[in-house]
Amino acid sequence: MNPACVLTIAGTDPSGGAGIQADLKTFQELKSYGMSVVTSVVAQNTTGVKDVHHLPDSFIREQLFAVSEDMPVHAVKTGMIANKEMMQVIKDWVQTIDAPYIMDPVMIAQSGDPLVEQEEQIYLKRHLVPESTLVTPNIPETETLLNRRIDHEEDMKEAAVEIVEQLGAGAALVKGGHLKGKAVDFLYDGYQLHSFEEERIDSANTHGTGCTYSAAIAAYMSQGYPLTQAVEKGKHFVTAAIRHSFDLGKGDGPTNHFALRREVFHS
Ligand SMILES: Nc1ncnc2c1ncn2[C@@H]1O[C@H](COP(=O)(O)OP(=O)(O)OP(=O)(O)O)[C@@H](O)[C@H]1O
Ligand SMILES: Cc1ncc(CO)c(N)n1
Repeated sequence: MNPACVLTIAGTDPSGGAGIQADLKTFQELKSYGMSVVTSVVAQNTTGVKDVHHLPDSFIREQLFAVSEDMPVHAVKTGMIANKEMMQVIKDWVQTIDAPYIMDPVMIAQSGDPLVEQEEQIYLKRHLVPESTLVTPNIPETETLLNRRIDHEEDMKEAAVEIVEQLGAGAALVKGGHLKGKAVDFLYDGYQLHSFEEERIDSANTHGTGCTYSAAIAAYMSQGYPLTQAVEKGKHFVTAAIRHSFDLGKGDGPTNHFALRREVFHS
């Protein structure tokens, strides 16, 4: 039997913890067939972003059609999309695809370095958010999308509803990784609010958590899980990946994509 097929459209992380690399590891671990279209090649590691090369938007279009003219796409996720031209190409292509679209509105790397400029973020909000089945902003991304501060859980809940009702997303998952206390995320699916809560793990190794989470949701949706269940299972996966994260690199280390396997690894 053929596997479910899931595509990531994102930037790279040669150190393997975030971006396309995190997405593909997640897809593989969750047993979906992973495919990838590169938007930008990023020289980065756990300590920060050193340099970036953006691919021409015409070449992103070529990659997208190379995938979709040949392969099934059962779910798609986007991560770093650095400029308007790329956003337009991706928007046009997404409209040709009949599959859930999970948009991680990546703006700043975990290290604090910007990956997408302010002006482009406005374009993302106007043009890509309305195409999404689900958008997955963290707190700073939510603040940028809605142009106001998010300080506590009530703000997160209101924001999730507004992202759907005012910005036109299919659903919104506002992630509380940047707040204090429990690690709580709120999902508004257009009908009701759901909360997903886990203990906060005392770890600085959170490089790529957002990528891993949205990739897990996309993988589960490619397999036909309904949205709420895909988020619940994705949250379980990312929490395990943080709990068993690796102390690799000189900055915030990467999460552990093997975490659900309960195996011992040798170095
Ligand atoms: N220390 C932690 N302990 C437990 N869960 C956490 C912790 N930090 C983040 N999370 C959870 O991890 C998921 C990713 O959330 P977060 O807000 O960190 O995403 P992000 O900022 O987009 O990630 P990235 O670092 O890739 O930019 C959410 O479910 C969040 O609640
Ligand atoms: C390419 C890329 N996408 C997303 C993130 C956010 O973690 C990152 N650091 N790099």
